[in-house]
Amino acid sequence: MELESVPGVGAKTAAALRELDDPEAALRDGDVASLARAPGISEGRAARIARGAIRAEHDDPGGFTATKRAREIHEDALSLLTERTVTDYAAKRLETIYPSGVRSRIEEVRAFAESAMTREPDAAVLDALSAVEPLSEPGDVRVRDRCLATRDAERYADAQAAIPEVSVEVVDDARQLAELARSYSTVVALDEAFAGVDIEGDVRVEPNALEEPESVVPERVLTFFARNRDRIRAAAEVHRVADLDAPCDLDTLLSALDQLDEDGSVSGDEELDRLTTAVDDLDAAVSTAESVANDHLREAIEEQDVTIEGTDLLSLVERGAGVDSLLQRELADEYAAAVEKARDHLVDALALRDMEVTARRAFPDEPAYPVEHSEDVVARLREELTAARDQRATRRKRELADDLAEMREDAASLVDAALELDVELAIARFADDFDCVMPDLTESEGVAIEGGRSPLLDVPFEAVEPVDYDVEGVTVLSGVNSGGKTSTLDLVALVTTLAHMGLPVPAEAARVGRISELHYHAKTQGTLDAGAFEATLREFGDLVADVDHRNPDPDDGAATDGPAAGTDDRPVMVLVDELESITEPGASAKIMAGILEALGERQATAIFVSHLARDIREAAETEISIDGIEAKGLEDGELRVERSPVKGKLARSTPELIVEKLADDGTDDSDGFYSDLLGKFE
Ligand SMILES: Nc1ncnc2c1ncn2[C@@H]1O[C@H](COP(=O)(O)OP(=O)(O)OP(=O)(O)O)[C@@H](O)[C@H]1O
Repeated sequence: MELESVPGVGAKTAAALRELDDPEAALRDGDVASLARAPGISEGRAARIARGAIRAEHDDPGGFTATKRAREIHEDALSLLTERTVTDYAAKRLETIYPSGVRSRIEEVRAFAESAMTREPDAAVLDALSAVEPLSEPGDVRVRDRCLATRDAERYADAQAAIPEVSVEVVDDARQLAELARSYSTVVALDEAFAGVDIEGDVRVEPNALEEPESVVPERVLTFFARNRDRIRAAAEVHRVADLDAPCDLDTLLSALDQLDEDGSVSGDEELDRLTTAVDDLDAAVSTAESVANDHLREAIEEQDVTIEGTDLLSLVERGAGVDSLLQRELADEYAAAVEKARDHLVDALALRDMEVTARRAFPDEPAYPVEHSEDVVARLREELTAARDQRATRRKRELADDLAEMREDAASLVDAALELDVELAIARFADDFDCVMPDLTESEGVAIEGGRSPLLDVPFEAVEPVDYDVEGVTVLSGVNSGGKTSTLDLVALVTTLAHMGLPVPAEAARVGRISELHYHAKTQGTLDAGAFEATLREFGDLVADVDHRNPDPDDGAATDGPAAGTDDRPVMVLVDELESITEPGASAKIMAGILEALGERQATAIFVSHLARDIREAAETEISIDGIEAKGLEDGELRVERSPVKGKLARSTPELIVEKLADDGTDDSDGFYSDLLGKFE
């Protein structure tokens, strides 16, 4: 798939998407998680791009939700699903599911939804999902204890591009290489020519290093895993509690993760811990060792009775000798014992097994009081320890990175599968919560709903009364005030929208004829002024003309065999709520009759809710079917309503019911006024 051919993908976005391993596959699969890994692409944008790609793949012209109210119904349907996701990712992923008029797209989602509906939403799985997020790529990593070295200017540029995490240095000869080895714990020489050169320090000759950058910078893998450690662990937990097949051995993955610290360093390695502590505690240990020696020596001096013969004293004084030589002569043994104690302390405190020789030299043999360490030796010791620590860390990092690198793709699949499960569980929960079934999606027109219960009603779902309703062609829906006419339109719109999203619908059974566009016009608030009235009329004019244009007259030679190219290709459903409020009652009945006739001729499916059903029928030149939501009667001033519309029945209006009640009351002492009034309704 050509990236730029996807609607909404320009050159800049295409360049960002090319950074992904396989952008074409991510687009083909509507894989929002992968798309959102491209630099600068948010999940919301990734969802829009995925939708564009899906439309391109299915040759879907879009435009299913043709009016504001139709779009609101789609948004409401989507909210019912996204409210049931645990992760933000799943909510965004669900946004790629949109109502479409193209069967191949609808079938694709239906297959997914059907399998999703077999999932068991389990509290432990939902809980585990709460810590799962899409994997994120760590930002730039900078490694300062290693460098690359080469004699070749071209290789220098290649190395900078391939491994930007470390410095690259140009060296002319082994001497310069040796200088580098003094500044860095590890030097990786890229030229074969250096093989066999004997240099002190950790200098490796690795001519293939640029092909395996992760062997030079294992941090690349480690920071990725460290950054995503908790997400991967959570995804593993989801697999465990949901009993999903994992793409790799979870125990191996988890134990490798256990060796990784949050900052990407290796944890749990005793030798590395020893060396790290030794570097950190060196100064403190040296100073304690000094105190140990001095304490010992002070005590020894205090206890010492020094007897010096006069001639000895004289000779010392004549030679100008100081206390040191006295100390050397008289306390040599004590000094040796004190220094030995200091050395032992230093070696033991820092567990300096392999560097014992250097460590012991930190305290000189020559007697002095107070005992003092040698700065030079301690500095050398620090250098040795630091180098040993860094080398050990790098080695352990390499080993761990080697293990983890092999599991990188599996870890990504693990997280993707957990996130995808969240999408499926949202669909399963939606279907469960609203007793949904998969509708039949047919190529014949109309819609038939059995036991439909709209979750969009303002009453708790348990209190929603089931509605049966089927419509073919154009119909006026009449009924008492607050009988549920608007709610029925909402139900038809919702079932139709969900069916075209490929999702289950809240009904016991449903058959939905495939359409390309849903035009749903909500009730207008109050009478429209002339301008707004004209604009509304134009909308219907366009709709009718549009439908007309799609269904050329068979006599004009445009159509040949079979159905006309237009209507069957792009069938529409039109739902309109109380269009009468756009203007005065007499005029609006005529207008509605005209629109219905035109839509009927053009084989649209249409339901017009109106209190003017009788007038519309009278104004229409063709037979227009009328259905009615009937009141079973008034009970304590409240209407008892049969929510399912009765086919072919003009429902009595609320005023008619009230007049009838007054006429039937037996208290008609108004000279037959109520009975006469009732007669006007016949
Ligand atoms: N199937 C149903 N189950 C339970 N309650 C319902 C159902 N349908 C409608 N209702 C209740 O009736 C109220 C009125 O419904 P609705 O607005 O659809 O009636 P209407 O016939 O369009 O009214 P109006 O003629 O005043 O426009 C709803 O707000 C809801 O509380």
